[in-house]
Amino acid sequence: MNFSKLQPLGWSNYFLQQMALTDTLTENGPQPFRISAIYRDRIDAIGEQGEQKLMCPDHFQPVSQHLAVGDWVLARKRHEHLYIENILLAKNRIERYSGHEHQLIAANLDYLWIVTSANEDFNLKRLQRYLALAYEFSVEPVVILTKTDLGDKEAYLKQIRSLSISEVHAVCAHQVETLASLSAYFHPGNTIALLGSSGVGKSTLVNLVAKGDQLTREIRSDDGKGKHTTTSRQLFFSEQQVAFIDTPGMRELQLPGAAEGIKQVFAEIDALAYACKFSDCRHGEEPGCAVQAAITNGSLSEEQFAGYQKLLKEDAFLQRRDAGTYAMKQQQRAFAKMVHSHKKEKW
Ligand SMILES: Nc1nc2c(ncn2[C@@H]2O[C@H](COP(=O)(O)OP(=O)(O)OP(=O)(O)O)[C@@H](O)[C@H]2O)c(=O)[nH]1
Ligand SMILES: [Zn+2]
Repeated sequence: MNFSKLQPLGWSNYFLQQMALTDTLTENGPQPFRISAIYRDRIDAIGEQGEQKLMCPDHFQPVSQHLAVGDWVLARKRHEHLYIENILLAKNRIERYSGHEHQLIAANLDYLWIVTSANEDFNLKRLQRYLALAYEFSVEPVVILTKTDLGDKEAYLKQIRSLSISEVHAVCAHQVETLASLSAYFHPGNTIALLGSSGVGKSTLVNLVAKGDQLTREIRSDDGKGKHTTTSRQLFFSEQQVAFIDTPGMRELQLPGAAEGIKQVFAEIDALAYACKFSDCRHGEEPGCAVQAAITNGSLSEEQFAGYQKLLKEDAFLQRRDAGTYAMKQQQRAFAKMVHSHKKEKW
């Protein structure tokens, strides 16, 4: 195996350490692949030899709950087909709650580009949800305001800056110079996933900044472009050796148990709560509530507080509803967070 060939695909020591030493030394052992697309009846991945189709055994079904685009797997050849044997523990994975199940969106990310447009589709509350998702799953969020030719850019930026986020960019597809600052994220081996509502301009953006290779176009034409089968999310590598994951637009995002992430989005309220008289203060009628005091003196808006409570309430409801799987997920996330603190250790 020539592992250095895998580095531009996002491979690192973190994954190598998960392989048995014997497997790393033989030619017949399982080989690492990065999942690039998941369809109902097919899984595509990229490995040392380029693109391959992988077969997924029954114990990893349904695929959408076991495997995410961006995951690293080990697969072994048997009777002409490559079978997935192991899914390597991801550095991070983002998921959402959809209908009645947790659905994996993408794995092993360095940045989450949260894309939102400067027109009537703009929605600060939705943005807060996306941010909570990024924080919850330990992925660095970057907010990108698109279509600045269509609206009052400064007014939207002002709203975005009210959130606890430092990485914000405003771009327009018709003015390429506005895209230049995004190249700061293009380190070889990095992975960037784009998330945002349908039509905000994710695909347009990716096509402009990532000098895409042939692979992308093939994958896109394959699923009839745009009208995605719901389980598919595609990863491709740009000329800059950056992996991009363009997710299909979502009408709404339901958070999959993300209380920690929500608290980070509303860091201001969370900080105030430390000053409440009671440590379990619910910030209602209790005496000595610092949050209510801040609302009274005007330093915290009632609307902001209501948004915070609404998200936490929804989150608690979902947690109660699937208490069992939730506990397991929390363990996995705690582990991913620990890993995250060592994340910058690449090769
Ligand atoms: N005016 C203007 N239109 C834009 C800009 N960027 C993208 N668009 C248009 O917005 C529409 C939607 O863009 P897409 O890139 O397909 O949006 P998307 O987010 O990938 O949509 P989904 O694939 O449905 O998730 C297209 O008609 C684009 O031409 C921009 O900066 N300004
Ligand atoms: Zn309080």
